[in-house]
Amino acid sequence: MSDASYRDAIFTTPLDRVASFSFDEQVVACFPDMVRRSIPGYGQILGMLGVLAERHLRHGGHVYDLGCSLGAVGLALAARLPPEAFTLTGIDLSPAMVERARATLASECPEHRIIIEQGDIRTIDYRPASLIVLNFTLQFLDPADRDALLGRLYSVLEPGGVLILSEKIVAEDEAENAWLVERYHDFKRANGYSDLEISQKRTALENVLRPDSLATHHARLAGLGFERVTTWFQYLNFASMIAFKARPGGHPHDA
Ligand SMILES: Nc1ncnc2c1ncn2[C@@H]1O[C@H](C[S@+](CC[C@H]([NH3+])C(=O)[O-])CC(=O)[O-])[C@@H](O)[C@H]1O
Ligand SMILES: O=C(O)C(=O)Cc1ccccc1
Repeated sequence: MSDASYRDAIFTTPLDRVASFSFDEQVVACFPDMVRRSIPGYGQILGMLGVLAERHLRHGGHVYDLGCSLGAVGLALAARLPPEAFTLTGIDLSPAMVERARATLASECPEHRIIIEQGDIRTIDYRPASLIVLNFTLQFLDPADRDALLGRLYSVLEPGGVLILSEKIVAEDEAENAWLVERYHDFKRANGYSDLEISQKRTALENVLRPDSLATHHARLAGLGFERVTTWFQYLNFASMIAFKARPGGHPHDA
């Protein structure tokens, strides 16, 4: 298998019919370039995940990376934390992603205890975890499945554990949302995507990537029992939140 990553050219030519976006071989082959040019703050969020884990992950604790794609979250944690600091399970539905993630992690951080499994994060069995990361994954689930999944994740988090949720978001005010979407398209244009690529990708993501508002995310997480929810990052219509599960009787949120 090749480690090469290609430039994202999936939507460069006009298509008679734009098929729904899926995480297939074609997307896997250009995924690092696609996320870097399409997700504002992607690299900054990954860099900060290591810092947040240093602060909030219990030493030796277990981490889930749900919708791990090519394993970028595991790589980011391994870059800051030694092998004894954590074990990590990455889960992804796409066999092509899983195959490539395994190869990358085996060559980049062989000492770290990271395993990648193919599966559906809505139905797998979970074990207790100290840190759970959903880095731009919840947005791809049927909205009707989101509460149940996050409820299960809350129940498997240890007291004092944290959930980090990064998402594309929609602003509740229509004019604000329109401005954010336009500037997001400017961001993509500045990163080399053409108007045709932007509009065909938008069509491909309809009914596939369904963003919630920050208010919906906060209300959902608070309603499930998280003690505190903070939006620690926002760049245009992309944001990352951290949610804390209380430590009964203890001082909350200590490392
Ligand atoms: N039900 C599901 N179960 C498991 N995986 C799923 C499911 N639905 C979608 N996926 C997977 O979720 C991932 C979303 S990408 C995450 C980026 C990564 N976190 C990163 O930090 O680079 C985000 C993006 O491409 O915008 C894909 O690999 C899907 O196969
Ligand atoms: O929301 C978009 O328009 C994107 O392009 C984000 C994105 C990035 C990578 C895969 C799918 C969606």
